[in-house]
Amino acid sequence: MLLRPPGATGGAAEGPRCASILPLRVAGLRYAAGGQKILRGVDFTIAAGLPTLVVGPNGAGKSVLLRLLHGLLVPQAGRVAWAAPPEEARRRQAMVFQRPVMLRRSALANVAYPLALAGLPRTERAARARAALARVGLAHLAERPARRLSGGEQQRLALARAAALAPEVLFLDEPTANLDPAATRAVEAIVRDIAAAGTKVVMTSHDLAQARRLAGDVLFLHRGRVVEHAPAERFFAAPRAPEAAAFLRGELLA
Ligand SMILES: Nc1ncnc2c1ncn2[C@@H]1O[C@H](COP(=O)(O)OP(=O)(O)OP(=O)(O)O)[C@@H](O)[C@H]1O
Repeated sequence: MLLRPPGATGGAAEGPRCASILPLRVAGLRYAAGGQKILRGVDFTIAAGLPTLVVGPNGAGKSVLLRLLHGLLVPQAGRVAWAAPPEEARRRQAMVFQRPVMLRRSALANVAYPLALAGLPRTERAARARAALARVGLAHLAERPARRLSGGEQQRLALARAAALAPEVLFLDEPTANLDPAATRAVEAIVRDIAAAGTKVVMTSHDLAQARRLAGDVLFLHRGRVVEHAPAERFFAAPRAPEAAAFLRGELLA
């Protein structure tokens, strides 16, 4: 069963439930497509805590990495190992894309639909969906067709839809890539709120200022390899990899 706060344990009727699906251990991950080696042997561990920001130049492999972690792509080699059985890990994670796809329904229905799929009783769905909309500042637009919302509003709606499921891990792929500064700030505030409520956020960004604002740790990706994985403060103050230092100076573009 879904929809418990992260870290809560399962009831007797549901059988044993792992306390956490984290840490996530990634080892020897390789992925190629279209004749191109996109990830070339990636190893790291992601633990619970503040957001992990996956940063790196365009084409480094950030989006592909997130899709592999979430199970949307299958690697040619290597492992994505959760601290829970795969099916349980899958149910306790969610992902929001750069351009979220909205159902041709109201904002409220878009949030309620996955709650129905997750088995939440009908009586609880609307209340939970409304609470999720309120949390992202969209309560007043609950009845508006989702596809008529602005880009920033749709991104907030996508975050509400994911957060309503109370995932233990939330993958966000460049959630502010198409947004103006005000909408970006609003999304960042929501990401902070989601993280503060106990969800582990793993997010790609090419915006270093944003990474500084949000990250607990940074995974720096370059040409399909994790060149550096470090606590954010240390990464930004004194990057160890020459490629990371060049990227922070604005010199490394691909
Ligand atoms: N299905 C695919 N077939 C062929 N090449 C692909 C495929 N998916 C991704 N790539 C290539 O893999 C590389 C990494 O793509 P990815 O989208 O992960 O980069 P990124 O780091 O997220 O970049 P950006 O910051 O520009 O979004 C790019 O060169 C991209 O063109």
